[in-house]
Amino acid sequence: HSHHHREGDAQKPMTSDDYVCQHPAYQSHIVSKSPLVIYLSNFLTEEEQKHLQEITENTFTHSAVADASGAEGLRQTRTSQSTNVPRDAVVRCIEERALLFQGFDVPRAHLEPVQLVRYGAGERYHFHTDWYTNAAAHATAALGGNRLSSFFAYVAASEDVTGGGTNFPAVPAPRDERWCAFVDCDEPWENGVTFRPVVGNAVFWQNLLEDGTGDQRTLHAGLPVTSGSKIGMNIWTRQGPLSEDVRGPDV
Ligand SMILES: O=C(O)CCC(=O)C(=O)O
Ligand SMILES: [Fe+2]
Repeated sequence: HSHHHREGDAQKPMTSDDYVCQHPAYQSHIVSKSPLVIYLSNFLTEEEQKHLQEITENTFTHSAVADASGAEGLRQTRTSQSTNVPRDAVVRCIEERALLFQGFDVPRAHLEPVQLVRYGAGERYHFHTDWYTNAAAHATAALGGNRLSSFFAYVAASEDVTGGGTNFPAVPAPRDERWCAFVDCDEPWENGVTFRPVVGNAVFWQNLLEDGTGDQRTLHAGLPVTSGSKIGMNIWTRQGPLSEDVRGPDV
């Protein structure tokens, strides 16, 4: 008679013992082949969006960025708040999805802990690359090398959100009107492509060239949120494995 219990499944907590990792049927659309930029729609389920917010509630602090000297500090370039997401079965499922998207050859240990970023009105992240320009400080072998790829997923946005797109000035905006569901089609052509914060969707891109050096064309910014708020998620893949003290216990 136990199968009768399953009828109310929609309400059960995401981390209950019988949680099963099920990947949504997300869609992928190539935005650019060089640099490689791929748009993913429905990459995060509604349950995952909600769960990520619940497990990080009250843990956000002002985002740090690395400066040219290698020091971590608070900078006017990044006014958002961020937090590392504790790894549980749901987070691990999302990590697995991010790994599988990249083929079968990227080991789990190459992933950094997943990070959420929250922006209130007026907050932004100025132009930057996710790959470290000061590789000697941040991209040593012990730190897994540099950041090979990035996923930036939109986890939440308030109903009144305006602004807050992710802009890549060196990536030409795709032309077909169907892109306007995801891309800011009012952005002037010379500004490159701006992805609007469409909840559940994600942008994937490759940060490094084949020789392992950083690709300048991956420069991007989190444009100012002009009203409302937005929460995004970073999943960064390193060139090599990270030590357990960086990655945390591999649950
Ligand atoms: O907020 C965004 O749209 C982009 C954020 C970003 O680039 C980052 O956190 O590295
Ligand atoms: Fe970034």
